[in-house]
Amino acid sequence: MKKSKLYLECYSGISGDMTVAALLDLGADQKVLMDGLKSLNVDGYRVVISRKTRNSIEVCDFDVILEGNEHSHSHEHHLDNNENHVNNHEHTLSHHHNHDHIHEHPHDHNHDHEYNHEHEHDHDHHTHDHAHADLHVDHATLRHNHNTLHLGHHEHRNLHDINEIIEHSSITPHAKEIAKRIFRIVAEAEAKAHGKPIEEVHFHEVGAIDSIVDIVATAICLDNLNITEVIVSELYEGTGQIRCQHGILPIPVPAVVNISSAYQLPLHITSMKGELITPTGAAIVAAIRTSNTLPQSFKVMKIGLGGGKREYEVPSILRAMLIEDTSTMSTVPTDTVWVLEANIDDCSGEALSFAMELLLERGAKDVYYTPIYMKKNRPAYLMGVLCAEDKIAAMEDILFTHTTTIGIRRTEVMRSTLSRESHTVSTPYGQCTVKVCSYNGHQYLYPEFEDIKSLCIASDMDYQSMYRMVQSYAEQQLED
Ligand SMILES: O=C([S-])c1cc(C(=O)S)c[n+]([C@@H]2O[C@H](COP(=O)(O)O)[C@@H](O)[C@H]2O)c1
Ligand code: NI
Repeated sequence: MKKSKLYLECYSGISGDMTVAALLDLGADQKVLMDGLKSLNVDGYRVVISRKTRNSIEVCDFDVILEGNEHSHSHEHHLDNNENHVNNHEHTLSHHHNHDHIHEHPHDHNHDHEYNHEHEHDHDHHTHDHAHADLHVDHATLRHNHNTLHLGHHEHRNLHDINEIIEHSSITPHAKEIAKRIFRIVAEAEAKAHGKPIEEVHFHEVGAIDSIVDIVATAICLDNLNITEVIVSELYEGTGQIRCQHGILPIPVPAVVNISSAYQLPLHITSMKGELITPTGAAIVAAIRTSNTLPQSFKVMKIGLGGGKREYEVPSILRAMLIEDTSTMSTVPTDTVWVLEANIDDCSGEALSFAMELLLERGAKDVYYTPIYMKKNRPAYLMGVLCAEDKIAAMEDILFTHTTTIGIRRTEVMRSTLSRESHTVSTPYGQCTVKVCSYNGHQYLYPEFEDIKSLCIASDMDYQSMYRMVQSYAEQQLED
């Protein structure tokens, strides 16, 4: 199956259900999804996939409806009067859909809907608990908050239990791996927020069902669409506060900030009041993102729109696109690499040389010094380090520890790389490693400097002659 490149445009934030809906809209197989979810052997819920509108735009909607609670998890986001009002509109719209959950709703379908619900709970809607991935902190509060669920018991699942559920399902190994990665990221963020070891993060019954379904469904759909690269835009977030399990939390909520910090997700805070990024949404991005940067030009092959449950001034839509890179360099494979730079005017050549050695030893792709002329007429060096994203922290540690720099610029840049292979070529003077690169059907042969140097020393031949001689042996021996 063809590999797909996904672009997630998070200008209305991101949540678990928005992601699943967008991926379904892109064409993920609903039967594969439903069979996969069934194989988890988790009951107490049902899933409704429907078409809805957000600001008159038609979107796919993915709803997890908990048994005994014909409210979908959309209700779990109604945290202030504005949102209640807007979401009642959603109910009105949903009357158009026979299969929509609302038809099975036990309450009246009027604008007091939320309030009926609250009366049953016997507490003010502002104190209604809406957290999904609930860390079980206060049992009494939880029982009170979830007493409409009629689940009869309060099971608490930690990360290990959830991994077991995922492991014993029939979803593909790749989908299992994605789902477990997402769950781990949520659990780590919650553990950090609450100052607990990760094993002590308990997902409450309700939270576990919702989170398991959203997270596993995301993993199944990504795997089903054979998505191998994921580009994610900046994550737009609102401002203000939100009430959940823990009481009132600032937006972005602590779990989202923890994930953004641990995975360096680019946040863009807007003046919109409300929560646009949920911890599950942030964890999905952290787990699957392979780049922040779109190709210079691309074709949009397919579009998927996933609707969120909240409605603000901006439509709550996650737009997903399957794209094909059409940049001029697109015949050559591209990837991204990070450039770390510092202008240094007060460090000895010895220290700079030592830093370069350490950087290369610990994984820099390249290190270079460029003579520059800085402010106050100071001759100095621009120090540049090329490295992969996962090496940034180690590289910066060396720069701060072993040079005098007090600031490092970092940029992610695109790179075109020719395919390359190393071969050993035999010559009358000994063996030599030759790098073979291909471009546009031509092969280019580059003997390795260190080998040429050793052969020159051993044979007393000059460098240029030895280089050309090895190239000519390589041409004969490596003809394809
Ligand atoms: O239940 C817990 S522990 C919880 C923690 C946090 C923290 O940031 S800590 C936030 N929330 C809120 O719960 C809902 C649901 O999020 P999902 O990712 O499960 O969809 C959301 O509003 C969070 O801000 C809950
Ligand atoms: Ni929490």
